Amino acid sequence: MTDAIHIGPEALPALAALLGRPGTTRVAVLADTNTARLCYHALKPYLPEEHLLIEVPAGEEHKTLATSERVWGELTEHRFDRHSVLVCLGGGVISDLGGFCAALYKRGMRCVVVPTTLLAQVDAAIGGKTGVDFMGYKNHLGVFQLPEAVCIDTSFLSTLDPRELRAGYAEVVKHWLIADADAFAEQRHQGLFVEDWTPVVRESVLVKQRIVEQDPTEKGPRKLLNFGHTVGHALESYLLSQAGRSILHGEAVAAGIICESWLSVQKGLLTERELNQIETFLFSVFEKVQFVTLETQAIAELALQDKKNQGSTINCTLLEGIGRGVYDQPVSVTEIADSLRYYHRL
Ligand SMILES: NC(=O)c1ccc[n+]([C@@H]2O[C@H](COP(=O)([O-])OP(=O)(O)OC[C@H]3O[C@@H](n4cnc5c(N)ncnc54)[C@H](O)[C@@H]3O)[C@@H](O)[C@H]2O)c1
Ligand SMILES: O=C(O)C(=O)C[C@@H](O)[C@H](O)[C@H](O)COP(=O)(O)O
Ligand SMILES: [Zn+2]
Repeated sequence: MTDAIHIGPEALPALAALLGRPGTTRVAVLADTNTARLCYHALKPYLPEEHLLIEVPAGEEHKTLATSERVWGELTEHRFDRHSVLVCLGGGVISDLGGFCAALYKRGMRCVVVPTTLLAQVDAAIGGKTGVDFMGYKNHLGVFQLPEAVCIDTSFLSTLDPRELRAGYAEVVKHWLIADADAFAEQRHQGLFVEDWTPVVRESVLVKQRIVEQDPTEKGPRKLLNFGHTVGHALESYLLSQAGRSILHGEAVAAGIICESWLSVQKGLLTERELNQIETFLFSVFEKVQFVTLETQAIAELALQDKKNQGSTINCTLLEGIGRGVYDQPVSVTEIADSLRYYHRL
């Protein structure tokens, strides 16, 4: 299991203590161009004076094997050994990519995550799913490998673009919908007008941790955390493959949540009233993801590569009420396409 998840002002001092432990040979910081510019200076006082900064281009299109090779190349050239630590400073792209690189480098070097987006603080840094995109499919290559520690300081969020903050909020909402009906009822009204993100992050991390502890490698209940992603990943993969179209992971998940809530109603698991509540709330925060109905079949077919599938059965996570997710619910490509058509008409 993860050595520790530190949340709040004590998180970076905890990182310094970990890096200062005897036995640590060298330290590298993996950042993207934005976090190198905007976050690295706040991390520097907690790092040993001698460390290597590895900077990679920002964005989902760089969460690839090619970028991983660059990271492995730098570690190798600077003679990093297994006792050295890779500190991943960034959003989910950096924690996924960095965790993957650390897990494979010399069959495993040490890794610590310092997440700097809301999405990474509540979700991507937690639970040890690491990986890269491949042949247009999301996280197609990867390993489960928990980092040694996760150090979460919400003051990093002060420089985050509002669109990115909103995208991260989709995973917070996902946690409410699968496991915390009270939070959905009580907290959704404040939307993104949150003065202090620390308690929100703390609660969201707790939801994810409880599920991951039961099922670290997604044989069963961890599939709950994939709610919104069967359709969400298909939409994200499709739009990322189209020149000039842009979508963030969280935006795709928000759309996926609506589609999969609609599927839950079709299967008799969720009421129309609950679907309405979810939709009204999500559209008060997120803009509609744009695609044309002619594209629905091609998008839906991408779900045939979803990692929860068994053979040709697409296993979706649905809701059997707000706050109660249910996994391994078979859905067809046609049903997914219908859910996208429903979303498109809204
Ligand atoms: N492993 C998991 O469990 C898990 C969970 C959810 C999402 N993910 C993955 O996470 C990725 C999305 O993560 P994300 O939304 O954090 O995207 P991201 O890592 O691309 O970060 C979003 C943008 O914000 C910039 N940025 C990061 N921190 C900043 C800061 N403090 N100030 C200013 N700019 C900053 C980044 O450079 C980037 O341009 C996707 O690849 C998704 O598949 C993984
Ligand atoms: O941690 C999990 O488990 C999740 O499913 C969290 C998701 O929010 C995240 O996007 C994850 O990377 C999706 O994994 P995948 O197995 O569908 O690629
Ligand atoms: Zn996600």
